[in-house]
Amino acid sequence: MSQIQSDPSTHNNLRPAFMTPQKLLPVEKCSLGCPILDCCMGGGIPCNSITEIVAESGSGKTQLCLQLSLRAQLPPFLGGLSASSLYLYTEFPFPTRRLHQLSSALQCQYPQIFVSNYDPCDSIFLQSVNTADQLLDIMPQVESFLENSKTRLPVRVIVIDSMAALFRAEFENTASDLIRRSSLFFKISGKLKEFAKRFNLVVLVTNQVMDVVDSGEGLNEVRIGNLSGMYSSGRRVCPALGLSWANCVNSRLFLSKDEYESGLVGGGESGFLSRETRRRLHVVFAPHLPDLSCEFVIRREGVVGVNR
Ligand SMILES: Nc1ncnc2c1ncn2[C@@H]1O[C@H](COP(=O)(O)OP(=O)(O)OP(=O)(O)O)[C@@H](O)[C@H]1O
Repeated sequence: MSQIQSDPSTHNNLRPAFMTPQKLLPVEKCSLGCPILDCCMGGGIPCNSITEIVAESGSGKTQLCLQLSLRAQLPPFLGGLSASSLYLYTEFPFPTRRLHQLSSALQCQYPQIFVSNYDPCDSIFLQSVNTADQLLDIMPQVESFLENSKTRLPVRVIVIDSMAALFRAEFENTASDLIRRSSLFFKISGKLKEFAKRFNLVVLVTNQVMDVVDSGEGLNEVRIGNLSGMYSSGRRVCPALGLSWANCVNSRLFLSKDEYESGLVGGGESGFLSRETRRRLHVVFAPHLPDLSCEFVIRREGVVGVNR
């Protein structure tokens, strides 16, 4: 058992005796390439833990995952990890065209890094996954890939897009299925955490949302994190993978989107209202982050934060 040495005059003496200076080193982070987004996330997506992006469909989860996988290849002085990525996708087809668009934009931004015959897409290793059991079954392969792969850059990013899709159809709402589901959550996240720690990886997973239905007795669901409620497209939502899964991730980010009437296009009686989508990234919980949020837009070149 660890002992707390209590000397009220110094905070350093309040740490457990087993803690070594190495454990206090700052956690490496992978930048998303935008100062506003990075600032909201304390410098980027952290290594050595599992980060989850939760949002409804069309919010930008996949776009952020692709962006991170590409930018991880940049050297640390440009915010990357000099690393390649393993991208496990569960929704089909894989968005190849969008990956190429983002890759071209990155090559244009850093021609000195991506010299003419080098395609950043070659450092993203794709694997399709159809079921949660299959995801667990391929963990030994993933481990040996992390250990032994002769890739140009070491693999230091694992993306699972989307974790929720693996659990959507296969499980009923029965007690036995709920137990099997939770057991898979803990086995999968246990392996991912082990890899994240051993290989100092960024692990990024996506989760969907579902609508919160008010039973008429008020909304008394368990509240996780620092959001009093999650709203997207004017609806109250909650993460599709429930409380057991929430305990499996270290950090949770929520992307919301809402449509606004942004003005009248045309004029007079023939004018019509134009609509604009406003998107926000919120930190729901993270051991290293305060309650922050920022607005963002999705462009051909990627996701970027905006100050309004
Ligand atoms: N090249 C682009 N330029 C502008 N916007 C884009 C571009 N590519 C995608 N988008 C926007 O991103 C949204 C889709 O984002 P994305 O697929 O990342 O969302 P998602 O949250 O992963 O959705 P799903 O859960 O359905 O996979 C689209 O609705 C579109 O508005």
